[in-house]
Amino acid sequence: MFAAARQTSSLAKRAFSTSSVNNTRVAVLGAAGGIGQPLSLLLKLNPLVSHLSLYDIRLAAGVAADVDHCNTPSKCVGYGPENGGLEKSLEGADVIIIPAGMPRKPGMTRDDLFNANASIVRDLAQAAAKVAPKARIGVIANPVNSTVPIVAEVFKAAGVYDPKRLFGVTTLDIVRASAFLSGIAGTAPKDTNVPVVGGHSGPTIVPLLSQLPAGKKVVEAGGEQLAALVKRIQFGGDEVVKAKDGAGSATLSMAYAGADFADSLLRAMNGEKNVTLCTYVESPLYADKGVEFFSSPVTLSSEGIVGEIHPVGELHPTEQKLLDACLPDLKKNIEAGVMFMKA
Ligand SMILES: NC(=O)C1=CN([C@@H]2O[C@H](COP(=O)(O)OP(=O)(O)OC[C@H]3O[C@@H](n4cnc5c(N)ncnc54)[C@H](O)[C@@H]3O)[C@@H](O)[C@H]2O)C=CC1
Ligand SMILES: O=C([O-])CC(=O)C(=O)O
Repeated sequence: MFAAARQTSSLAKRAFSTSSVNNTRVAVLGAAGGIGQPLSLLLKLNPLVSHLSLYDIRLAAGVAADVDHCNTPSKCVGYGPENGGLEKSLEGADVIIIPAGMPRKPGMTRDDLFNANASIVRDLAQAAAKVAPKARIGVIANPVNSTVPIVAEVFKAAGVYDPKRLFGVTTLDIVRASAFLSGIAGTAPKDTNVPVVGGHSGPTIVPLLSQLPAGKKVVEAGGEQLAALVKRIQFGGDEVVKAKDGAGSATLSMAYAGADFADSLLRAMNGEKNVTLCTYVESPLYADKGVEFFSSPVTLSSEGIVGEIHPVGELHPTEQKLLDACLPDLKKNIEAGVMFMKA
């Protein structure tokens, strides 16, 4: 029904360009980290970016000096925390991407990152609300299910909240679902677009495999192959955490996914119509069940903000079960974020 993961292929399809550039400023907060560095590089290569501001509490100047030597038209500048660097990095920002925060170690859940990351995201959001209240914000920092509501509460407290401008970046789930299903089905990843709805942690990640022909076959066959595929999509993050063996979580695939997410916003801002992606936004879909934020296919408006939030569409009974299991967990995660700000 939806080309929900079309964004995962647009970046891959398009050769990086050294021409055409718009007047669009992007800020990356946490730019010197495992995600931040390759994400900044990919954004430097995006012809829809004209200025890239890299902020981190360490090493941002070096990363920016390095990235800025790529001979693409955009300018890249780094900022540290000294001399009001955070606020300077946000001046005039049209898009702010936030990968700042601790990654998991083996044995941890994303929720175990809450104590470390909630205050980091809150403080960055406070600066954004002050300096660039109209920017579109993409939150990568985990636990996304809770950090996005934290940003919303910060913006509400500052009196500048516009739910259409706040996004949780769940693109890696769509990227993984596409990679894993196409690996089984023998289809081209770029044509294997699996909508993934809900949130971004374990059981809150709900892949809707039945909504495309390759996935429908796997769903209808059922059995171990389906169970293993769903589990791999839901726990793909754990697979990387385990393989990295204490050295962090997904960074390179996340940078790819984050760059693709940003590209969707930038393409919509640049006039492309019907840019649709799965992303975690304030949503009416399950608000009656107390779930105020939910990822489903969202069509962006010409401003690159939330236009239309689409419902999840037709579900196979196995997917309905996954969705039923997702909602109570998601509600708790959202409440944790809101409570943190109220406390
Ligand atoms: N949404 C998603 O799908 C995914 C989210 N993540 C999350 O992204 C976050 C970052 O992961 P990595 O880049 O691997 O971690 P990392 O530790 O390599 O990098 C984090 C960066 O944030 C910086 N930082 C810390 N506090 C800061 C502050 N107050 N202001 C600015 N920068 C600050 C650090 O200096 C560091 O450079 C983690 O929370 C991780 O769980 C990771 C993968 C996928
Ligand atoms: O698993 C983690 O902690 C990082 C993450 O969110 C992912 O890879 O999906």
